[in-house]
Amino acid sequence: MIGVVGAGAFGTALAITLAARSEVRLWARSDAAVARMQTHRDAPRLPGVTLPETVQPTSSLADLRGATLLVLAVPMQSLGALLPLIAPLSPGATVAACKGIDLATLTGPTTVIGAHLPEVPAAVLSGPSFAKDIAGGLPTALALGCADDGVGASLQAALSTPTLRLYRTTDTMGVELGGALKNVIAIACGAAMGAGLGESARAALMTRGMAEMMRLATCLGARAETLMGLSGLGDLALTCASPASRNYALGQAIGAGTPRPAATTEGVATATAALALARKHGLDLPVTAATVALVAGDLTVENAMADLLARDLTTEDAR
Ligand SMILES: NC(=O)C1=CN([C@@H]2O[C@H](COP(=O)(O)OP(=O)(O)OC[C@H]3O[C@@H](n4cnc5c(N)ncnc54)[C@H](O)[C@@H]3O)[C@@H](O)[C@H]2O)C=CC1
Ligand SMILES: O=C(CO)COP(=O)(O)O
Repeated sequence: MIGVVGAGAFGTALAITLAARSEVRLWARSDAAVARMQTHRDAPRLPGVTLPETVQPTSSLADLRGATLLVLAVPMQSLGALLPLIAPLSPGATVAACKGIDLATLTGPTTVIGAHLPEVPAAVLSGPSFAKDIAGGLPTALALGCADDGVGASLQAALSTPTLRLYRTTDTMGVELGGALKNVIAIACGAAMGAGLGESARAALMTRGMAEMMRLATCLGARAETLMGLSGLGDLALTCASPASRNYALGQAIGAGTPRPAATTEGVATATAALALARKHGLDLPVTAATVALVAGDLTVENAMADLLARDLTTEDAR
């Protein structure tokens, strides 16, 4: 049995695709949400989607005891508080499906998990995938990062479905940072588009944003190849170009001066965390710094772009 913790858009989508080949229990903290899912077989965050009978919604974490693996699909900043409740379940392994950097520790999900469940292997799943696409059975490819390649191979086999293809790596840091940092750049790209700065500006932000992702991630020990893969370039391509991305949509609203959407936007906390890490390591991340200022309302998009354009001229590979 696979347990999925968190019945938001992504947890539910993963539960649906995994149910094609495994028994899946899907935990939500709200009794009312679970009762609704049990009765109507629908998904509150995925309109129009039907839960297969092989997905069992539950609001009791005890129902996840004995799971061969637990997929953790809550927002990154909620993960640390959730783990003391997960630890007694003694899962065979955990797979983090959240994208972000924990503000309290400035670390990614597998490090946060390791602090609470030191004996349990922790992997991370990340890459270009809108929940609605996975739930709808559309073809999707993701990266699975696991420090132990043997465990990674068995998780890869357990989590691959006819429509979800996983590529594995031992570079957990690269997978985590690719998925986390692309959200920051997606906010910046959305802001540029919302303010009418044009598609060329967006392409410049994506590329220079990717340079920042590489700079920070490789400084922290990630491999450049991982960032050039699904969790990095792949997710950047998806999220920076689609209004279906909540991070992009937030940026778009900031750029257009319209009300900010209320949805989960991991890039906001991650931008602050990334900037703190950059300062700690003496790195320059101008797009990330501009994004923090934009979100805080300290800069307009036009002023942020003017500042970026006025920086000292430099070489393309400057670090
Ligand atoms: N929605 C998507 O297309 C994708 C999302 N992700 C990632 O998945 C993670 C979750 O995102 P979504 O499912 O989209 O968000 P969501 O906002 O749809 O759902 C989050 C769920 O977590 C629950 N939750 C929040 N704090 C909790 C806590 N302390 N304890 C228990 N449950 C808690 C909420 O009640 C909600 O059901 C994020 O890190 C996101 O970046 C990754 C790939 C795609
Ligand atoms: O991570 C995602 C797609 O890979 C989803 O992006 P948003 O969280 O911006 O909606």
